[in-house]
Amino acid sequence: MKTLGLLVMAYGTPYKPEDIERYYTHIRRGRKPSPEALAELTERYEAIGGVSPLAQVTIDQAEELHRQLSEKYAGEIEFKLYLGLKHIEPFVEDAVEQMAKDGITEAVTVVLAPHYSTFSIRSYNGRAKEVADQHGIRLASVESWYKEEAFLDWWGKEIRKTFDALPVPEEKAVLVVSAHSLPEKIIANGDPYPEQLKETAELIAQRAGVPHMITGWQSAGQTPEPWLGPDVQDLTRDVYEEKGYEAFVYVPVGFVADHLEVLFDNDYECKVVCDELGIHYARPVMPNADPAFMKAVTEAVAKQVGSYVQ
Ligand SMILES: CC1=C(CCC(=O)O)c2cc3nc(cc4[nH]c(cc5[nH]c(cc1n2)c(C)c5CCC(=O)O)c(CCC(=O)O)c4C)C(CCC(=O)O)=C3C
Ligand SMILES: [Fe+2]
Repeated sequence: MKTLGLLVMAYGTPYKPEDIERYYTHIRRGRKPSPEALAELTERYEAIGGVSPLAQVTIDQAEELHRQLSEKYAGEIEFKLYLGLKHIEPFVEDAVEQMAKDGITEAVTVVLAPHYSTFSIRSYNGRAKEVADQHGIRLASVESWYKEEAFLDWWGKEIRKTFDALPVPEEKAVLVVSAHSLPEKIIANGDPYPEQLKETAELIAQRAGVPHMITGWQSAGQTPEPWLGPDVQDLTRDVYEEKGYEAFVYVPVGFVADHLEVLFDNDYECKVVCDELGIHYARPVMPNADPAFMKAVTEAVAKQVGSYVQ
C-alpha cells in the first residue's frame, strides 16, 4: 500500500491568553504589538470567551478530512496526517520537518481556507515547499476549493435555512457575502481573490435562491495602507439607507470555522450596526467539521492524490 503525507494547514490561534502576545508578534512578522494593540486584541478574545474555539475546530476538521480520505482510498493509500499552522505551533515548517523524519517522500497539502490569494494560500504553500525542497519531499497542493460542489451545496442549504427562519418576508432581506479584507495592492498584482469571492457569492446566492445579494469585506487590518472595501459594517449602513432591507444575513464565506473574526466581527460588530438601525441580524452556522462540508476538501485533495496514483 502506498503511503502519502497529508499536510493540513490553517491559521492557528492562541491556545491560552498568555499566547496572544507571541501569536500577534508572529502575525506582525516579528514586530511586537504596542501595549494598546495587545490589550485591544486580548479584549476581543475575552469577548468571545477568553480564547477562540478555532484550535479544536481545526483539529476536528483535519481528522475528519483524514477519515474521509482514508475511507475513499481504503486498501490503496495510507494517509499520514500532519497539521501545520501559520502563526503558532505546530508551525507549517515543523510539520514538514516531521514528515521528513517519518520518511515521507510524497504528500498532498491543503489549506483550510477556500479562496486563493498571494497573501494567504500562496504564503502557506510557499512555506511548506521551502522545507519540503530541502528534504526532497514532493508536494501536490490544492490552491483553492470554493468551486467544489459540496462547498456550494453546503452554503446554499444553510443560507436557505436561515432565510426560511427570518421574521420578515425574504424580499425584504439581503444576503451579505464576505471574506477577510486584504491590502488593496493585491489587485494591482492580479490577485484572483476578489474575483473568487464574487464568483462564490453568485453561486451560493443562486443555490439558496435568495432575491438580494451583496458582497463586502471584513476584519481589515489597522494599517495606513488602503484595504479592500467596502467593509461590511459601512456597507450595512449604506445599503440600508438606499434599499431599506429589514434583515441582513451575513455569510463570512472566506472562513470555515467559529473564530474571532466571525464571533466578534460579525456577531458583535455587525450586530451592533443592525441593532442601531433597528434591523434584524442573522448568520448561518459555520461549517466547522461537518462531514458534508469537509467532503468539499476531500474532493479537492483527491484531485491532487490523482497526480500520484495515475
Ligand atoms: C486572508 C486572511 C484570513 C483567511 C484565510 C486564512 O485563514 O488563512 C485570515 C484568517 C484569520 N485571521 C485570524 C486572526 C488574526 N489575523 C490578524 C491579522 C491579519 N489577518 C490577515 C489576513 C487573513 N486572516 C491580514 C492580512 C492581517 C494583518 C496582518 C498585518 O498586521 O500585517 C490578527 C491581528 C489583529 C487584527 O488585525 O485583528 C489576528 C488576531 C484568525 C484566527 C482567529 C481566532 O483566533 O479565532 C483567522 C482564522
Ligand atoms: Fe488574520
